[in-house]
Amino acid sequence: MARLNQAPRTPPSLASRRARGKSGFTPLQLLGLAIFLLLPLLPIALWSTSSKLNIHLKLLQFLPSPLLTYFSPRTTLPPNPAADLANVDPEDPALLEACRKHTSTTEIISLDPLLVYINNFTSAAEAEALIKLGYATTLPSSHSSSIQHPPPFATLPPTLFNPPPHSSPDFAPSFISRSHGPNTKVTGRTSESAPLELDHPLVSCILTRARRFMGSTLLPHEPFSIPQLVRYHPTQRYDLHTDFWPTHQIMKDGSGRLFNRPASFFVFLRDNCTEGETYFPLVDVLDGEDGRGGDLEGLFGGKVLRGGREGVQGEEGGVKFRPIRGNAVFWVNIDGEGVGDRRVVHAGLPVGSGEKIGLNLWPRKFYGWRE
Ligand SMILES: O=C(O)CCC(=O)C(=O)O
Ligand SMILES: [Fe+2]
Repeated sequence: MARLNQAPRTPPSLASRRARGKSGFTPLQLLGLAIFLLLPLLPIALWSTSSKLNIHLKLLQFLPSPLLTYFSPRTTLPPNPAADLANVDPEDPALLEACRKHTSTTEIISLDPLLVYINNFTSAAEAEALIKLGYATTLPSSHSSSIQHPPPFATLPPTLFNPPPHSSPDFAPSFISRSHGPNTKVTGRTSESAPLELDHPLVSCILTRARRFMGSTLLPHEPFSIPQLVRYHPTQRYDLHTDFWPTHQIMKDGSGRLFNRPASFFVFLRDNCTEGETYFPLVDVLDGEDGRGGDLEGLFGGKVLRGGREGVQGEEGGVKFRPIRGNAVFWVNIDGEGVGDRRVVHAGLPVGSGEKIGLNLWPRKFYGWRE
């Protein structure tokens, strides 16, 4: 009887044996196995897609900090950003109109010394338009005697990405302005620079933006010096320096007035590079009593990193800022007594691959007259 109640054992049909094939798995089982094996690769695939869209910056803040190390930002080159904005025209009235209405947001990095991160200081279109101006501008002769900037002349070295077709070779090896004597080319600065015309409507719109940011700390009669584009190719860098002079400079107009750079804006205009961060070794953020416990990268969405790269000599502590197009770092160089703050010493770290282009905006303040 018991036997009668048991389901009869039927041999697997020919069809099901065929479906299992030689491996003994059905196609559905094989598919499941493949998904199971490929599952660990999914986050990587998602990550690389999101990094192209910069979504990962937003996602970063939700990651626990131990995981952040596995998602070190920007290890591969994004596509050449000039390509999508190749036709941007610095003279376009619509660009200038948008420039006047532009808004940015800010995040304080450090109160003392004051360092502020500015998101979207320029739009992507403005960034590319300013670069175009750097390639195309020839300094008016009245500016060429300025001690801050050499006149544009050098021939462009071979680049990874071709400059815009209409460009002229206006990037010259970067110089360092000295308190006394002529500008000098030094080995610690291997980037190339190009001045921008102060009177160009786009440049003047960007300077108005910077002036508004400075509010009451820059008086209406205190000007900006000639904005300076700075371009880096692989290995190029700018070693530790301050942007202010240790002694105030004498105006060349015969007035005997003294001036210096009370603050700096460094704006990232092109970011298709690896490394090349702007590094402040003496600015420690979230580094209180209990050591370096704060989740800096998470807090700033991967835009601000801790200094210190394994195996890189001379890079310990502090903060560094990843090149991100349109974003800027603002800091105060000189206190209310006219004394320079050595804590804002900084460097443009060597670019790994690709191209980084930044913009220096330096307000100029007057500090009395020569004795
Ligand atoms: O390239 C950078 O990140 C910083 C450049 C800089 O500090 C400068 O040009 O004075
Ligand atoms: Fe600097």
